[in-house]
Amino acid sequence: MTAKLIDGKAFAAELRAWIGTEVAELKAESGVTPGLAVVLVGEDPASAVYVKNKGIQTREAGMASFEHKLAPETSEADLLALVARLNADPAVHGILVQLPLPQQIDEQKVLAAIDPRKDVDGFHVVNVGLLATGGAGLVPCTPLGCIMLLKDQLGDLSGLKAVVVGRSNIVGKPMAQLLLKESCTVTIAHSRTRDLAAECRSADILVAAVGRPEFIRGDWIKPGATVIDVGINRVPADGGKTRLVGDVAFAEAVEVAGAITPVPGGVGPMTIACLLANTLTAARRSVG
Ligand SMILES: NC(=O)C1=CN([C@@H]2O[C@H](COP(=O)(O)OP(=O)(O)OC[C@H]3O[C@@H](n4cnc5c(N)ncnc54)[C@H](OP(=O)(O)O)[C@@H]3O)[C@@H](O)[C@H]2O)C=CC1
Ligand SMILES: Nc1nc(=O)c2c([nH]1)NC[C@@H]1CN(c3ccc(C(=O)N[C@@H](CCC(=O)O)C(=O)O)cc3)C=[N+]21
Repeated sequence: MTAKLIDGKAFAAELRAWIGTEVAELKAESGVTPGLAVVLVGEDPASAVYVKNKGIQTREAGMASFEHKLAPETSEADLLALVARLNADPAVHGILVQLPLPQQIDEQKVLAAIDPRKDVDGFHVVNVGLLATGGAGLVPCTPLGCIMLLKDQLGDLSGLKAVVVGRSNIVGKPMAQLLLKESCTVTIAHSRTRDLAAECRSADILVAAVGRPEFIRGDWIKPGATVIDVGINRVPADGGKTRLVGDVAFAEAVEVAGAITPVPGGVGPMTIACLLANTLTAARRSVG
């Protein structure tokens, strides 16, 4: 059997086009242009590419993009001062501080300083709490994009057995919350899980957010399962180049799964599209 490929790139392009029409409508009705501020501290080349892509797609959707690139040695106080200015700026509806931050800066302190109404990453404790208790906060972009792909693929998710490998605050935990909200039976696996392969084999929906290239093997996958590969890993390729691979051994998995997201072209583009969706939501709420 060969799995169906879940085309996140195409889905994300459609979603961005829809966001573009909604942005135009909001502008016409209220005169408000949604604005997204992205803050990058340091010079990680992968992050720089990601920030650049976000800027391009933000403008393509008709929104304003504000990019703040700070030196790697920026102090926590200076970053907090910038966040305070962005909180107070009425042209800014969404704020994203690219993670990870350099070690002199306390990540939790910075996330806590962002106005929860502008927290388009959904990482502020207020939004984490709203997600956990069923409120209408801002939902983390990567898990939100994964749920959209799953619902598009499977329709109603209720009663399905979902296994999330990874328990980070930015992917694994909010992913599990969203699957629970869809009435899946959810298991969160991590580095201390006993017999991870057996846990994975029980999953109708398998979400991999581990950060280890091709870690999840084909024979860990239940035949016909839907596999969502969140991993973005740069590995050496022929000719001294590099290439991106996911957390799932794709060539093996594609023979077993019912449907699977590729890397690149799967979850990654959905993350950016959902960031724009959250910025639109934040701008609409600011209008009332
Ligand atoms: N496509 C996208 O838009 C995005 C992609 N990513 C990618 O997703 C991946 C995960 O990111 P993130 O959640 O931030 O990563 P983290 O490093 O924060 O978390 C990784 C998780 O994987 C678990 N893990 C590590 N090794 C093992 C193992 N041997 N067996 C079982 N579990 C293990 C860890 O367990 P423990 O807690 O026990 O240590 C941890 O919970 C990365 O490749 C990242 O680049 C991230 C964000 C967005
Ligand atoms: N505050 C914060 N929020 C984040 O959402 C956040 C972050 N920090 N830090 C880093 C991770 C990583 N991440 C990605 C988003 C899109 C792609 C993406 O578009 N990937 C393309 C490929 C891009 C390429 O070719 O390099 C794809 O998978 O097709 C990848 C990775 C968001 N993150």
